[in-house]
Amino acid sequence: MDQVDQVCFRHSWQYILDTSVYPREPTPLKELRDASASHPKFFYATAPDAGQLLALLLKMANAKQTIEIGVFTGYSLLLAALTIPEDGMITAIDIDRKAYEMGLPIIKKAGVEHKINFVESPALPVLDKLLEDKDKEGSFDFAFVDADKENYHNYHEKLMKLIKVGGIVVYDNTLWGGTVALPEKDVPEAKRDIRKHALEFNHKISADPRVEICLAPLGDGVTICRRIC
Ligand SMILES: C[S@@+](CC[C@H](N)C(=O)[O-])C[C@H]1O[C@@H](n2cnc3c(N)ncnc32)[C@H](O)[C@@H]1O
Ligand SMILES: O=c1cc(-c2ccc(O)cc2)oc2c(O)c(O)ccc12
Repeated sequence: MDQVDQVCFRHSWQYILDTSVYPREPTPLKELRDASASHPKFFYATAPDAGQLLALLLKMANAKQTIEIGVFTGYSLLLAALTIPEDGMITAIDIDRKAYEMGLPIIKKAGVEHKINFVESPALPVLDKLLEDKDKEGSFDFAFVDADKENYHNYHEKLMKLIKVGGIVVYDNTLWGGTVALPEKDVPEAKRDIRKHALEFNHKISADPRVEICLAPLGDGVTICRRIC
């Protein structure tokens, strides 16, 4: 991309935020975004444009039973809780309860805490536990994965059993800052390891006949999968 392309890209992204995303962002989500800005890892929060897509997908899928892997302070969790119906439930998994508790007062104020089952744990054993219950197989409508990138392929295998046929799984950060499209030599050392995992995951998902996919260039790259068999 030359400099003119880069400027156009940045302006287009700002245009999308200013015209389509921020004016429609629910007040509690804006509050949560502002409250998370003081966290040392504030950059973990799901990008608001990617969040808007998530909300649309949740609505289009009529999602009621959902899974969230990687909660942090709860931006994507709160948006899911605001979007699903009153009798919906989100199984939300994270190893970091402290970050979740930072956003919890805003989740409570928004009146949606009753739709959240927060589980403080690494995600894989929680998914394995869910799979021990045969009734849970194919019982979830939607999942959002935004945690340890090294395990996306493992999450995918479990989620292919937990999500119903026709259900949606969304993976965040599949462009990993655009580094997946660069030769390794041009990627900063600190980004190379996760880039390798992202490349392997993207390759695997692209060849997976169980899903229809779309890698949307929103936020840090969002891969949408629809389970078809
Ligand atoms: C990028 S943040 C999630 C951002 C969140 N979706 C949001 O909108 O703010 C990634 C989260 O994954 C969590 N995490 C990392 N490894 C994990 C694991 N093995 N199991 C569950 N959560 C994990 C981290 O504690 C962190 O809160
Ligand atoms: O900077 C990050 C780092 C992560 C990350 C990497 C590896 C792990 O085992 C867990 C988390 O995730 C991020 C992320 O999801 C994001 O949206 C922005 C930045 C980072």
